[in-house]
Amino acid sequence: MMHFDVVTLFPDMISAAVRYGVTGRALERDIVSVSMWNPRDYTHDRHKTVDDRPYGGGPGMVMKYQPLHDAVHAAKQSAGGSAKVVYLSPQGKVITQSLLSDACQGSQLILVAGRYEGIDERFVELDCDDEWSIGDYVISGGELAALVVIDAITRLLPGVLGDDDSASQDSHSDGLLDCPHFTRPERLQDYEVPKVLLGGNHAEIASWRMKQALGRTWQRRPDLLEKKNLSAEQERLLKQFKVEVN
Ligand SMILES: NC(=O)c1ccc(N[C@@H]2CC[C@@H](O)C2)nc1
Repeated sequence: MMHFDVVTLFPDMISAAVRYGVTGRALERDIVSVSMWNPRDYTHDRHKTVDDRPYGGGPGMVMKYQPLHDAVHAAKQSAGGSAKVVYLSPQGKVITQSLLSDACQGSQLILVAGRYEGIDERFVELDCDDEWSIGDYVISGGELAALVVIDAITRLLPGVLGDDDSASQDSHSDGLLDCPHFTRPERLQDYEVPKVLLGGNHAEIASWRMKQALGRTWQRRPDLLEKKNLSAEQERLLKQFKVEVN
């Protein structure tokens, strides 16, 4: 069982989003659990203050250390697991499929979603084990980033995806982009389903799919291809793809 704890000012945002699809089923089957911890519940002043003005001036507010620290402490107490605390921000390490599949090994992940201009740096330094980013762009809160992490990790856990849509054939799972997918009808306007997919030759279909994955990766994300050591067969297929497109 993988346990996700999300420290967030908007707990309903998290619970509402994880109820659907793959994550919803994983929750129902107790393969994962998700708990939310609201820093506002760990304030002690009348106004339940979670933010304050930044030292040095400038626009916006900064989230205070103490409510965040106490919320994380409560989350750690709850599951008693060896929790890893991750702060979601554009300053973090950009997540990849391999980083996420490594994260599956743990049993408890505490994801900290900030709001406003950010959080007191001392919380990042003192209380967080890691800082992750879902990409080089800014969003108004860490919640959507936390949801991306929860979804991407959950679907990698054993038993979550049925065999028919196993994660292993995914984009990025073998460092390549996905092949194209088709379903009925066979013909849409002048665009027909590739003939090879209509036959039943599974070896030929697998080969075609690998060729497409290699070709699309070469065309769209050559940087990913740089990192891959291709097998002789993959090299042959990519060469064939390049000939066919020229
Ligand atoms: N790219 C990302 O993963 C990302 C994460 C969080 C974020 N915004 C929050 C709001 C305030 C601060 O906590 C950070 N933006 C982008």
